[in-house]
Amino acid sequence: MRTFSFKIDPLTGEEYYEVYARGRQLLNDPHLNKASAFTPEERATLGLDGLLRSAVTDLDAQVDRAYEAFQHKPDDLEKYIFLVALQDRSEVIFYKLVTDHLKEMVPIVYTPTVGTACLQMSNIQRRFRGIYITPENIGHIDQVLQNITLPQVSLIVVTDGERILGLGDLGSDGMGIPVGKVSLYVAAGGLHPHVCLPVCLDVGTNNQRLLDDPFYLGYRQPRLRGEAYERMVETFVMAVKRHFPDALLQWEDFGKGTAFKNLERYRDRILSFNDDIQGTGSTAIAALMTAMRIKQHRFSDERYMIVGMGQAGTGIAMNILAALEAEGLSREDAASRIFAIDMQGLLVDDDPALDAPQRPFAQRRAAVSGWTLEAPGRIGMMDVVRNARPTVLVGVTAQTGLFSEQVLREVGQATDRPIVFALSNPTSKCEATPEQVWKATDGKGLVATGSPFPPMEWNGRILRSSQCNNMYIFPGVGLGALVAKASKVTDGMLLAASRAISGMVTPEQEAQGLMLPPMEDIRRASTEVAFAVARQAREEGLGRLADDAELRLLIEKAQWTPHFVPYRAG
Ligand SMILES: NC(=O)C1=CN([C@@H]2O[C@H](COP(=O)(O)OP(=O)(O)OC[C@H]3O[C@@H](n4cnc5c(N)ncnc54)[C@H](OP(=O)(O)O)[C@@H]3O)[C@@H](O)[C@H]2O)C=CC1
Ligand SMILES: CC(=O)C(=O)O
Ligand SMILES: [Mg+2]
Repeated sequence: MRTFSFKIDPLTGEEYYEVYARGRQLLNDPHLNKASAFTPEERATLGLDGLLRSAVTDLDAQVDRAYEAFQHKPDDLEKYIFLVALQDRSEVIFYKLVTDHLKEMVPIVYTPTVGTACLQMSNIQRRFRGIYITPENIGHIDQVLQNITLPQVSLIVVTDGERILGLGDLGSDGMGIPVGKVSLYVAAGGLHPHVCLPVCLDVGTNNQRLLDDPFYLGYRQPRLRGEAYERMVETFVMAVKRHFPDALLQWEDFGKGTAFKNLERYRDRILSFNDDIQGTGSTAIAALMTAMRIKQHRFSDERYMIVGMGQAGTGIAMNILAALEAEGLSREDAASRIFAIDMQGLLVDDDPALDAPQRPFAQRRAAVSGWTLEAPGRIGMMDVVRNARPTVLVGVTAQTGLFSEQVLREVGQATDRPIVFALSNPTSKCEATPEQVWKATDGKGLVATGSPFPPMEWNGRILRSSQCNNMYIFPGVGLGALVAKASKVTDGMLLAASRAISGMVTPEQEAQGLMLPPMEDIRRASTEVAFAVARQAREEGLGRLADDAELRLLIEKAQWTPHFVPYRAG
């Protein structure tokens, strides 16, 4: 049953909610609860008399009080628990607090702290957000979707929990990730919290720790696989299409075995994209575009080593390949400059174990057969570094400290400004810290990491790294695609997003070695991405035919800033 409707007073033009809930029901609903900010009139008409303490405060005072309490929490996990509890009490206060203190709050509601939280979700969770779909309730998916209390669903972030950050299979404890991504859709992208839905496809887990944990709250079975899994995903996607035909679906933190298949199967059937493949690829190429400006190089002046050819690695490799081709290189010539390494070592074209998405990035055997190797057989990182002399090093393996000092030093000797992206999350999984890169490269490295790191002093200079995280792309892509009423998310739209992000980096920031806008600008960055995406959708004939000024206006109107709307009893 609807608890409120959005209205506009025909006489004054004032926006208000006509509220049907009363008393405790109102206070228990995070979409509606204003807590001490309920006005005396609202208290009298909405059955709140006596249920609140006497003082009437405004939103700013509530945020100040919440911030004070936040600062007193002893560690980041306690801060996370505090923020989630606040979100469960009042979304407006939560989002105002997060947007007022973005730089401080994002590392708590998102990586790295959300990773710590997901590792213990069944122990720390007090209330549940979004929906959980299991093999047991997928049979009545229509009923499940009808249980959603949001007034409208426009944006869905879905995971099956198989690859949560670099922490592996966390089953439905991984729901912290869609919840965190939704928080960024609202705080950075400006979507209204009433239209964003986190979803967990809880198909079980192969994580024995969770299966053995008496407190684990998920579906306690080994992961559904094969046809049964695919049928469940198909049923879910078709139900989304029936219930929310205009919504955008973001695939998040699936395992690589299912992520590529789901993306290919559904990218033309439903408005959707995969954040780990496409969002990460777009963010990394944006950072590389800036790096090329800093170095005054073309993409074809560099040689690339990508370690970890799963979702993120393949997404990044695809975009580097496209950038090289755009400079006029043939596909073969472009691919020969990318040295892609996975568990088996350098990908080489005669390897029968290559996955289909990895195949375009395999080196020709003839091209590497003359190399001097440390040991015969597997061609490892050090072999590639010594023989191919890469100038750009990308890590997306979730292997802590994988980039040894020796590897970093050799890459540092191959070029004036080595580019090192250690993108694995959370912080504990990073392939190399900025400090390690700078120490090994005599402070020359242009460095990006997946989770944030502080600056460092080096020979009297302050060195800064960029946080290269798909959070720079996905909120704006979602907003832009929705505002444009796009029918799909294309590579062209993602490239437009990358150009917009890179274009925001100022010459002063470039001089400091920064390749992406600072976190404080993420709201503006998301707006620019949304505009670029909507415009590109129009150019490709997939979105609404509005001119640039209209698109800007539509995006501005779609962006919500946290505030309380007056309530009238309905
Ligand atoms: N900064 C950002 O915006 C993003 C960061 N990431 C991070 O990147 C990491 C990987 O994510 P994702 O690509 O989606 O995961 P995937 O599981 O899809 O891919 C990881 C790949 O790395 C391989 N790998 C593991 N260890 C090694 C090693 N020692 N040498 C070479 N290859 C290795 C894995 O092989 P195998 O499967 O055989 O183990 C796998 O193919 C995670 O930590 C994730 O948090 C992901 C998306 C966005
Ligand atoms: C950032 C992100 O999407 C990941 O690490 O999976
Ligand atoms: Mg992810």
